[in-house]
Amino acid sequence: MPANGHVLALDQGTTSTRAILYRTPELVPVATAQREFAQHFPASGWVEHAPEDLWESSLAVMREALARAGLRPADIAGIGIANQRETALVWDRRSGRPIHRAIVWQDRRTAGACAALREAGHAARVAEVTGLLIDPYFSATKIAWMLDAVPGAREAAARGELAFGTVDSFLLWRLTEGRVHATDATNAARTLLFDIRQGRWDAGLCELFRVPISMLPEVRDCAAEFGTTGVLGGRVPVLGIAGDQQAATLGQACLRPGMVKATYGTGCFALVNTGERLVASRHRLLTTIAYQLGGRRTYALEGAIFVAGAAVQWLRDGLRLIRDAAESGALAARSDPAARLYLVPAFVGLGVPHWDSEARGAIYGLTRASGPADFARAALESVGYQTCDLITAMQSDMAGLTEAGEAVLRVDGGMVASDWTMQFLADILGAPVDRPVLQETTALGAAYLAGLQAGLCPEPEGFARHWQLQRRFLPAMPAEAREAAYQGWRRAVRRTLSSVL
Ligand SMILES: Nc1ncnc2c1ncn2[C@@H]1O[C@H](COP(=O)(O)OP(=O)(O)O)[C@@H](O)[C@H]1O
Ligand SMILES: O=P(O)(O)OC[C@H](O)CO
Repeated sequence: MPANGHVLALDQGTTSTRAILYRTPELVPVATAQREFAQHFPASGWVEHAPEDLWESSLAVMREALARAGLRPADIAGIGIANQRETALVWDRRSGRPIHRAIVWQDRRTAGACAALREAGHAARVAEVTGLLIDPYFSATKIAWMLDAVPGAREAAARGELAFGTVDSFLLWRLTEGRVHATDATNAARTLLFDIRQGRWDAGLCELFRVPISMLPEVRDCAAEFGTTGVLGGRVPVLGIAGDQQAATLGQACLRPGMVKATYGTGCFALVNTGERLVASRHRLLTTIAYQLGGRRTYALEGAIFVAGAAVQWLRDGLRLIRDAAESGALAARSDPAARLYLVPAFVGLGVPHWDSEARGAIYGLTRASGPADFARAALESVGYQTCDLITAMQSDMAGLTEAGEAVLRVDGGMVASDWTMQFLADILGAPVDRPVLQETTALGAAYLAGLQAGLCPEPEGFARHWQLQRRFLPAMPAEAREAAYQGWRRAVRRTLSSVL
């Protein structure tokens, strides 16, 4: 192994920052460090992060992972960054000081601005160029909000004094010698300002969203030279960047068209690789860039479920039925098989394919006999049913576009530790669910990008062969029972949609 045969992955997520050191070429994890940081909620629907928390937690975990492994910067061939996407930062190019706290992807403060743009008839062109919907989720209206809210910011931006970046870009700027202002194509694709066909910023959209194009970073491949950092006590290059869900798609080796991964954390994000083809969804899934390597873009369709592991948190913290998330499966297993309780966890509305932000949660089928085990089962099953809605929408959009073959779902994220949930997922999908050995797929994807650029990891086809199955869950529910259960869910959802109230 060469002296510098390790790569360092930095996974800057919504609630915590993680660093994992890997030994190449097989990408064996050798040390991990993690820090949580504060969430700020200054008003209803507003979510912010302190930029210094993002920066300091990143530095701390990288240094800690290095120390734990007993390695020196000279042992590290490169750093790969994966990050919470869409979250927007604006900073002063001279002082490096952010003009405002980071506005997080979950933040809804620009809902009114988005509605006005939709009503003015811009949705079709925006979807055509960016693959996205006009929604506060994405960066553009957050940037404009900061420029309008911070005194003097618009003028400073017009003078070229301010820079915008998603979290990757902000960290890169802070990390690198010479202050590199760059991002990768997957992060650029989440701003509402990027033309995903041409692979460049769109001047017309910058004008529409009132974001000066001079503020935007240079867009590079996911595996590229992003500059060199000295913050670890020796010079180490940054060689990879991708949005976290895209990094997980790489980490799951979903590299052929039709391959799907779903990451189950607080919510769930599913991406299906669509190859070089841009697929426009008929079910309001997003069209986005899965990765860009060697100047070639691979696309994906993406859908989100807002409440996945959060339903388990609700069992624990809201209902106090369990003390630990890990108890949920055993409790659900004690539910009476004949009971049919449905929880529609629309705690913050419903995502794909309903996009109903006004809907709120509901429980159906309560009887005098309903108890904690039935609630636990309904919460875990709701994750399976919602995935089924999402995958059904994806399959309909993809019909005829990929070779017919066995549909398999690759899963990762904290919630896939639940065997009970994974078995129900396979049952209700009527398809195998594959759980890999390495479940930190986001960090793995970032590490792979750095290893690829350093020439230490194989090309994608070779990397895909390293993917290792830990357990396959096979569907065991009879088709009739599955159909009856799923139809019950659909009825429950129909009754929950806000238009019914
Ligand atoms: N054994 C388990 N059974 C069910 N849910 C679990 C289990 N372990 C963790 N979870 C759920 O997974 C989520 C944590 O996953 P993680 O990937 O760390 O999420 P995030 O990155 O969104 O913080 C929590 O919502 C938790 O309730
Ligand atoms: O940080 P996570 O894992 O919650 O992921 C957030 C997504 O990137 C938001 O689009």
